Amino acid sequence: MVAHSPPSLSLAIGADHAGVAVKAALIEALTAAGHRVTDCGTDGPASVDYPDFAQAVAGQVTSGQVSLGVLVCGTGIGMCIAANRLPGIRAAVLHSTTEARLTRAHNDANMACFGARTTGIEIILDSLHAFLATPYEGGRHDRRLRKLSAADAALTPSEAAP
Ligand SMILES: O=C(CO)[C@H](O)[C@H](O)[C@H](O)COP(=O)(O)O
Repeated sequence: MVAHSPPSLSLAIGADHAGVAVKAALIEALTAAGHRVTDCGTDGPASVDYPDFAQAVAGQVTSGQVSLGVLVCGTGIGMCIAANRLPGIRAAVLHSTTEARLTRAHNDANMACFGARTTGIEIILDSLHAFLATPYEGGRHDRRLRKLSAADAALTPSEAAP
C-alpha cells in the first residue's frame, strides 16, 4: 500500500474459494495499516458459493457493524451482483485506483469487490488503499444517491406489511 493511510476503520471481508489467497493478503495489509477487520470466510480451497459470503459481508455493512466491506471472487463480478441486491449496498468492482477513488467520491460506494483471477495483487492493494482513503464528495452526487435510496425503498417490503 502507498504511504498515506486513512484513519482506522472497521471493515468486513469475504471471499469465495477463488479469492482466499487475496483475502489473506488484504487482511494482512489492512491489519498492518491499523484497521479492524472481520473475516467472514471462506478460508480454504473447497468450492463454495459467492452469494453466501457477499451476503454475510453486506449484512455487516447494512447493519452498521462495519463501515465498509471488501469482497473477492474470481472476477469480483459475482460478489458485486450479490452484494448490490441488499438495500443500502453500493458495491463496485475495482480494477484501478481511478475507479476506486471515483466510486467513493461520486457513488459513496460502501463495498469494494476484486477479481483474484483478473487483477494483480499490487493493483488490488493500491485500489483498496485509494478506496479507503477517498471521502464521498456530496454535492450534486447527493441527488443521485437519493434516487438509489428511493429505488431501494420501493423494493423493500414495509415492516408493517402483513
Ligand atoms: O462469480 C464469479 C464470476 O463472476 C466468480 O468469479 C466465482 O469466483 C467463479 O464463478 C467461481 O468459479 P469456479 O469455476 O467455481 O471456481
